[in-house]
Amino acid sequence: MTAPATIRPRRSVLYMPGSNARALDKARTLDVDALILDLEDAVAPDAKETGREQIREALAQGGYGHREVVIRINGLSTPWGAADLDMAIGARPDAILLPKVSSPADLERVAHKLNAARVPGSVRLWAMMETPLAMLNAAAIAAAAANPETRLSCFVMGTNDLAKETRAALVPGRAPMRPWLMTCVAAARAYGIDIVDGVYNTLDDEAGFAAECREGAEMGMDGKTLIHPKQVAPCNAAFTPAEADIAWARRIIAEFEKPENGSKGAIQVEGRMVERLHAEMGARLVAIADAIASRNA
Ligand SMILES: CC(C)(COP(=O)(O)OP(=O)(O)OC[C@H]1O[C@@H](n2cnc3c(N)ncnc32)[C@H](O)[C@@H]1OP(=O)(O)O)[C@@H](O)C(=O)NCCC(=O)NCCSC(=O)C[C@H](O)C(=O)O
Ligand SMILES: [Mg+2]
Repeated sequence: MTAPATIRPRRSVLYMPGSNARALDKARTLDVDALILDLEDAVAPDAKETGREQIREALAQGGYGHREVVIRINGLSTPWGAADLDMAIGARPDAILLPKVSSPADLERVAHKLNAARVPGSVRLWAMMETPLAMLNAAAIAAAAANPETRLSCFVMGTNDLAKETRAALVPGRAPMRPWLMTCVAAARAYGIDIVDGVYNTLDDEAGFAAECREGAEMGMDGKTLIHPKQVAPCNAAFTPAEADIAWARRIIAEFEKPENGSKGAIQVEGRMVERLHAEMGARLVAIADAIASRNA
């Protein structure tokens, strides 16, 4: 059973304000899969320039190792967006995260600038999904990934802005938001991009945070965005495949590789019906587990 070509774990994706030099430094030691160095909502207007310079310096200095480094710029219609994008183009992060994307055109504008500046294709675009229009246009936005020129590789749910703009409540279980969350998961999967869940604001509610991590994993999210180092370990745990699931996946794959099952579409394993689609799901799970293990080695 062939595993998907490239898999990058994106279980834990930690935001930090670009204006917080201590956090930018501390990030080099944290067990996260990705970092979002923020210039948007976490940075006050009079700190935008400092934040931009600190992020530029942090990337020049490097030291982030296996961690994927993403810069969240301000929208291009704001007074800071153009300078943020210029800095990000020079800094060459792994990805640039565009806030408040509402249509494919928002992404295309940024992609056009990256392409005109001959930024290597390895610098990807991520899209914040956090406006009412983004929810209505989720499929069209994800479809931008079908054109490699747009570089789109990940959706990031912005549940705080979504709550503000729609007036839907952010409540335990997120019933009001589930249709949008699942619409975005479906859109992301339809066009082969990743998707990470929104943040959990209550820092001292460990049980609530763990429940929301589980919820995101069950919804099919690849990971969750975080706001504090103490959220990293429980988040990694929730999005790391369980040993029993890995063993079961390997078992199914091995059964279908047996010559006697070569022409079968469905077989029985330990009293359960399994089809080749389960072996394909298993191959992805094993690939993710292997990618995490090799990251930790
Ligand atoms: C929420 C915070 C402001 C709390 O900060 P603080 O009071 O300093 O926390 P602690 O004293 O507990 O910090 C302990 C140490 O950890 C470091 N730290 C804290 N937060 C981070 C972080 N995010 N990344 C890296 N390091 C961090 C502190 O520097 C301390 O270090 P040390 O000195 O060694 O002890 C703060 O956590 C924070 O600013 N969090 C991020 C906020 C943020 O980025 N918000 C924007 C994203 S949320 C959003 O907008 C999503 C979306 O757009 C939407 O609409 O939903
Ligand atoms: Mg937001």
